[in-house]
This record gives sequence, structure tokens and C-alpha cells, in this order.
Amino acid sequence: MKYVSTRGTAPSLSFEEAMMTGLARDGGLYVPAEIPVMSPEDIAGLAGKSYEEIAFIVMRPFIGDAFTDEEFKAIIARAYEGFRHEARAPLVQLGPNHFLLELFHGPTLAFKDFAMQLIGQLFQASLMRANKRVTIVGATSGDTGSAAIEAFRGLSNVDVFILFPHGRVSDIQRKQMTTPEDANVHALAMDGDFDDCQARLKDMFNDFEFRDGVGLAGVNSINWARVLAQVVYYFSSAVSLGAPHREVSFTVPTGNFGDIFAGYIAKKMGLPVRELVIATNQNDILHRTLETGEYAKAETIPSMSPSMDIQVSSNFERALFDMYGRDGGAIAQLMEELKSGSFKISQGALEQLRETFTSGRASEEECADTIRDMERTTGEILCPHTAVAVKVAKEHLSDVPMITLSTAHPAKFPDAVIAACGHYPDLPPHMAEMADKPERVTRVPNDLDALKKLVHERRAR
Ligand SMILES: Cc1ncc(COP(=O)(O)O)c(C=O)c1O
Ligand SMILES: N[C@@H](CCOP(=O)(O)O)C(=O)O
Repeated sequence: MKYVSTRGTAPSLSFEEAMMTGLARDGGLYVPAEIPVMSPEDIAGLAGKSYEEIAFIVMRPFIGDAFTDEEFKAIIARAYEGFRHEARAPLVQLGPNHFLLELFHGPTLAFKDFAMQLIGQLFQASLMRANKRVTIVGATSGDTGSAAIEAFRGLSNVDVFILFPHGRVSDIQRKQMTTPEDANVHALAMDGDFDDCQARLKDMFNDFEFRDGVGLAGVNSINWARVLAQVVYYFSSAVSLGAPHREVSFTVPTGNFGDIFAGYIAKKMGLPVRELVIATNQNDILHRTLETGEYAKAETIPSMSPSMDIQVSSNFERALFDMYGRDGGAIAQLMEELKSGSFKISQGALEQLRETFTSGRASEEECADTIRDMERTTGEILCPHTAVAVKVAKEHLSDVPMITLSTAHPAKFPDAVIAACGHYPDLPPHMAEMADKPERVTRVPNDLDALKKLVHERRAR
């Protein structure tokens, strides 16, 4: 299995090389050269298997000879042993033909743990074998950062620097990043919004002298392994509702487009998915793009679902690559145009996008109303990101089961949840102690040189 860049000029890499490389050296994102397909019989064979068994079967064709079957099974087992739910990703029925896929039973209470716990194990296996150390720099709008810190804290061959937008994450999300005491963890509160954080991260990758000098590695969904791990729960949930004999649809609360792109990969692998619905908050660039055919950046307006406050949706590039017939030159051109704020999607690519994805948006008021209504009618307390998706999913209910991804635990967003429905669930005991711990964080400017200097100075050698 080889991986190619969405911008067409970086060298093709193996799974392990792509994972350790992060951003391609032409600025693009790695994707598999071909998507392995599972037959209906293969998919039917997943019924009754554990999450870990399904993870092994679904991901195995993508990893080539990076790990033996036994090594890979052991890695998967270690990745999910800390989850607090036996099923790992349980389904809860919300109404006729509407289900919530709970993805918040991992250690940091967000769906990011599914991929981050796995790549923590994959990185460790790979680094130990090569006797190497790396410097991870990540950008977060709230959840990726804490998941990365949890997966890599305390490791002697990894430094983790996490850039988050100052004042734009919830208090709990911030404390998850600033209270770990491990010396290899560096929480950086940057002036600007998430797009600024992600842009500076990509700048660091595009500065080859810096990148090679510090051994830069990425754990954002820039990294293909992150996306791959998220494909698994599309299969596990669909199969438990009758796939491949029955179609399903998914609604995904969307920001950086990694999660819904994993659903797209599951569909390409043969999972019978009728609709893939992109749910956006008031920062609705993806919804507008599908409606108008123009990807046009607007100002990011802070919302009650802060992890989705994104304008430059990194993985959309991976989708465009396919919609443009895998023409890396065309994608490089679009990304160049985006530097001045927008690009127009060709008619052919737009038609394909609209055949593949549908979309909807929820305003702040609609998000709050959904939290309140769901609590009153079903007793389910939703996190604001999930509420955005539930509101949009309800507009797409049909005769096939709709699976709405529930991406974070409501206790991570107490202010928004209390404002909407008057109360919120307690944090699980393993996180409650965080409240009284001192915070360790460095305020940093939105300035590439200053960030590079800080990383150079702080990382262990
Ligand atoms: C809780 C939550 N929901 C939804 C999203 C959006 O997911 P993605 O960025 O993969 O589109 C995020 C951020 O990634 C998140 O943290
Ligand atoms: N919403 C994310 C943004 C980063 O997304 P990633 O999937 O590229 O890591 C977050 O919570 O940080």
C-alpha cells in the first residue's frame, strides 16, 4: 500500500513513512494510492465481533508490512483498553431510525481518543524500532490537543507542543492541556483563532530546515493514520444496525473535515452509506461551499461549539483531490488561490461533491434549543457539537437508520450546556481532580519565528 500527496509532487510513501512524515513535502496531505474494498460478505463477517477485532480487519489492508498481524493486534488492544465502555463506541437510540454513536468514552472524553490512542501506540512502536525521537507540534481548537497530550505524555522520545487559540477553548479543554505535569508536554496559548494555529503548524512543516532539524511530526488529521483509525467506527456502527444488508446514513459535526472524510473512506471501501451529512455551526463555510460552489473564507465567529470554529478545513483538500480526478496540480492551484481568501470549484467536481455529501447548519439558538429539547424529550444531554449535528440530522431522517456522531462528552462544555438546559453531568472521577491543579501554559504570538525559537529551546535533545 502506497500513499500519494494531494498536490502531486511529493514522493509516494509507505504507511509508516506517511505516518511519521505528517504533511507531504509539497504541502499536500497523504492519501492511499488505492482504497481497498471489502465485499458484502466481508462486511457481514464483522457482525458480532469486538471493536478491536473490527479495527484490525478494517485497518489491516492500509498498513502494508509496517507491523506484523500480532504486533498490530497488540497495538490495537493497548489503544482501546483504557476506554470506559466495553463496546468502545456504543449506539444509543434517539427515536425511530435515529441513533447517536457515542464516541466520548475514551480518556479525554472526545472522539479524538479513538485515533490518538492508536497513533500513540503506533508512534511508540515505530520510534523504538528506529531508535529515534520526534518533536510533535499540534494545532487544536480544543479536543485534538488534550487527546494528543494524553497519548504522548511522559514519553522519553517525544516532545509535544500544542498550539491552541487563546481564550477560544472551554475551561475544561484548556485545563486538560495545561494541568499535566509531564516535562515533555508544552501547552501554548496563541493569539488568534484555530486557523492561525493550523496555518503556523503547516508553516513549520513547510520550513524544511526547521522540520528536519527538530524531527517534526504531526498528529493532527494532517496525519493519515488519524483518519484511518476513525474509519473503524463507521463500520462497527453500521454493521450493528444491519449493514451490509441494510443501508445507513451518517451526520457528522464537522470542522476540519477529518471525521466525515473517514466516513467517505468507509463508503469507498464498500460500506452501504446512503447519505453523508456535513453538519456545521455558524462557521458554515462547508455548508456554503456545497450550496454555492465557492469556498470563501469568512471571519471565524466564536461559538458554543468551539472545536468546530474553523474556516480552513484541512481535510477538505483530500475530498477535492478525489473530486478533481486525483489531479494534484489542480489542487495545488486551488490552495494557492485560497491564500487570497477563496476559490471556485469546477462544475464537474461540484456535482461529484454534491453526490457524495449533503450538508446543513445550526445557528447558536438552534444548537441551544436542541440541547434543551433532547434533554426534555429523551433525557440525553448533548455536547454542543453533537447538538449541531442532531439538529441537522433531523432534517435528513429517512427510511434508513441515521447515525449521528456524538463527538464529545457534555461535561467538557458546562457553560453552554447549563445555559441551554439548566444542568450538566459531572466529569468522570479521573478528570474531576483537574479542577484544583495548577496550570502550566505559555502565551505565544501568532509569529512563526517566535514559535520555532520556542520549540528549539524547549525540546529535549
Ligand atoms: C467535539 C468535536 N466535534 C466535532 C469536531 C469536528 O471534527 P473534524 O475536525 O474532524 O471535522 C471536533 C474537532 O475536530 C470536535 O472536537
Ligand atoms: N476540532 C479539532 C481541530 C483539529 O482537528 P484535527 O482533526 O485536524 O486534529 C480540535 O479539537 O482540535
